[in-house]
Amino acid sequence: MAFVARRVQPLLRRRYSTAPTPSNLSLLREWVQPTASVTKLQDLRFETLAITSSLMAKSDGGNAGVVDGVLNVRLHRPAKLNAFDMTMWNELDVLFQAIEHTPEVRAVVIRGEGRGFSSGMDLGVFAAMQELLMSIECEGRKREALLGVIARFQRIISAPERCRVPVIAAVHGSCIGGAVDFVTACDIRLCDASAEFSVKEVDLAIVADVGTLQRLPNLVGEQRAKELSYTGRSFFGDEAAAMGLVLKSHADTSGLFEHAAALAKTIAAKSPLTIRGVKKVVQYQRDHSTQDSLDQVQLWNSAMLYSNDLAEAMTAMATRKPPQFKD
Ligand SMILES: CC/C=C\C=C\CC(=O)SCCNC(=O)CCNC(=O)[C@H](O)C(C)(C)COP(=O)(O)OP(=O)(O)OC[C@H]1O[C@@H](n2cnc3c(N)ncnc32)[C@H](O)[C@@H]1OP(=O)(O)O
Repeated sequence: MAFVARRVQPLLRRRYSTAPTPSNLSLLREWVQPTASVTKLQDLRFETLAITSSLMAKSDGGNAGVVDGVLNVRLHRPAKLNAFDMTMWNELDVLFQAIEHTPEVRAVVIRGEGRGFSSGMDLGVFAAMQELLMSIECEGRKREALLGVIARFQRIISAPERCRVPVIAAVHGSCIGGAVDFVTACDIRLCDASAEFSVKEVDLAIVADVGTLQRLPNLVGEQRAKELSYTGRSFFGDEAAAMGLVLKSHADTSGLFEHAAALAKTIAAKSPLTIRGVKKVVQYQRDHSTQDSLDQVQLWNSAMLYSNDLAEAMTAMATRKPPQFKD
């Protein structure tokens, strides 16, 4: 880096006037250290999501109020069993974008408010979608519009998987259709015995199209995923744990939420750079050969191994004090 700055940049500058303009610098800085132009998590107000964290309490704009780095999100439409209406889709989209720009967040726990996690797609959205499509006269454009809508739903459902920090789903009560798509995109799923899962799309004569059919086979095996997706049958927490859909099924809801909170807190205390690396490498190995994944981790560690976090971790071990990692 220093070599390029010292030797190459003056040459380039002479030939192409490549001096860093204030505008290029400040816009690029926004990408690396976002400030004003990005809406921060703390400033967002949601209708269908409730967010709690030590982050939200802070008033000084700094890190002083951040105690444990855990963001707690509740899907919050309890009167409709947290069905995903368009407001919730949009808010989930905004939420995950904001998390990317809030370095204090190191782990996310997501759960449902009220009787369950979520009853999936708000059935009213299908009706709205149909009405909207009917208003488009050209068949080609109508289908192109639907394709765009499905792609956007997919992108939002995949947000936990893309998220730079681990996302833990804590499932109680109903977890139906689109909610199964969503939790399968999370890093870790926990539930309680009341959790009732169903790959419900088949009963609406829909091929599930936002992630379940892509992720469930990896979690529970192809045969089991097909059985669940062909029948749409309900299955409960203990069976979900036995098949590997969830890490653990708790006897009661309070045990579930305590486990999720403790797990998130443990993760949030680790080196954030290392956790990001682990997430990327594990996801990469799922979609690539062992050798490709070994090659990828060579690159990751040759770039990231000698970080300040390594020194902090070694010092903590030597001094027997808990490490304090920067975001
Ligand atoms: C491109 C596509 C992207 C995503 C696609 C996703 C596909 C899916 O998600 S398919 C699955 C869709 N969901 C369902 O089919 C579930 C429908 N709901 C039910 O079957 C039941 O509500 C229940 C989950 C079994 C719970 O039953 P119960 O305990 O008896 O509660 P209810 O009285 O039925 O519900 C309370 C209240 O919530 C409303 N509601 C529940 N689910 C939905 C929903 N999915 N959409 C809209 N509204 C829902 C229900 O109507 C009740 O409302 P009231 O105003 O009290 O009548």
